[in-house]
Amino acid sequence: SSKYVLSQMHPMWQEPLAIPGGDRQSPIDIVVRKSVYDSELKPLVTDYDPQTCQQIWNNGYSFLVEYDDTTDKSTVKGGPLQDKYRLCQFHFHWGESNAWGSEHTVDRKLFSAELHLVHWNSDKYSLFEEAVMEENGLAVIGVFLKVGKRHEGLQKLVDALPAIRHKNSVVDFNRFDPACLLPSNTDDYWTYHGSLTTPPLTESVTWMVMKQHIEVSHDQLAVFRSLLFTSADEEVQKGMVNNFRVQQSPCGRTVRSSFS
Ligand SMILES: NS(=O)(=O)c1ccc(NC(=O)NCCCCO)cc1
Ligand SMILES: [Zn+2]
Repeated sequence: SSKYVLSQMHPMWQEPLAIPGGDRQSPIDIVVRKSVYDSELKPLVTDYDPQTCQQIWNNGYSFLVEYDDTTDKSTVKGGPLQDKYRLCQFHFHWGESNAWGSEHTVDRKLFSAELHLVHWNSDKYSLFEEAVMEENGLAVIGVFLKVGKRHEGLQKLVDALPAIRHKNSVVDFNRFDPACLLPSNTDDYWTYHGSLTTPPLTESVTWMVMKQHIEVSHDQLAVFRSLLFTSADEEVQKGMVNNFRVQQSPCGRTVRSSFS
């Protein structure tokens, strides 16, 4: 693979010098006064079945909660989307301190962490692997996390993390309703066309970043930081922190808002 250079803000992985034709990369800073209100944008419609929750695992970048995406049981539609998209996983990005950790920013404001709910277009494709290569293949809901009061719904997930401290560890994880992680208001969001923020960085994502953040406690976020990037057999263990990508150029893209 091409030589990578270590990027600033010491996130854990190295950035490729350039993605061939990469003019819609993520994450970006959302400049509120440059966003354009679009009255055609509908409310997001999520319909998640907690029974489709299968496992939680440490993939060496983040921890993923994976859902059975062989049927349309957990989906998102509406918003900027023309089709129905199936939930396949959700994960987070966070910092080593509460002062930073999110991938997107709002007028340069950093949040302590960011939740990504990853969906693929099941009206047009039959597998994630197919959809990930297509312009309208993926839809990711981004939710900012702020340190404050304890998030009751998150605790079940936090309690499972010690069992997946190392890279490639996985445990069963059932009946988790990802809707509990959404803010009360999902009608207000920003949307733009971007990419995955980790390799393969493919430009197939319709991003929907929620305006309203959720709150988690300092102690809950501290458990995220107890995870490791490294597998059990590696002699040097590295704490899983700063697993966010540096911000990318907007390249003239317009961010639309669903609210005025
Ligand atoms: N951070 S992000 O942009 O939301 C993101 C989402 C998915 C992925 N890749 C992914 O889910 N690959 C796993 C494919 C397994 C299909 O079941 C990478 C980055
Ligand atoms: Zn992500």
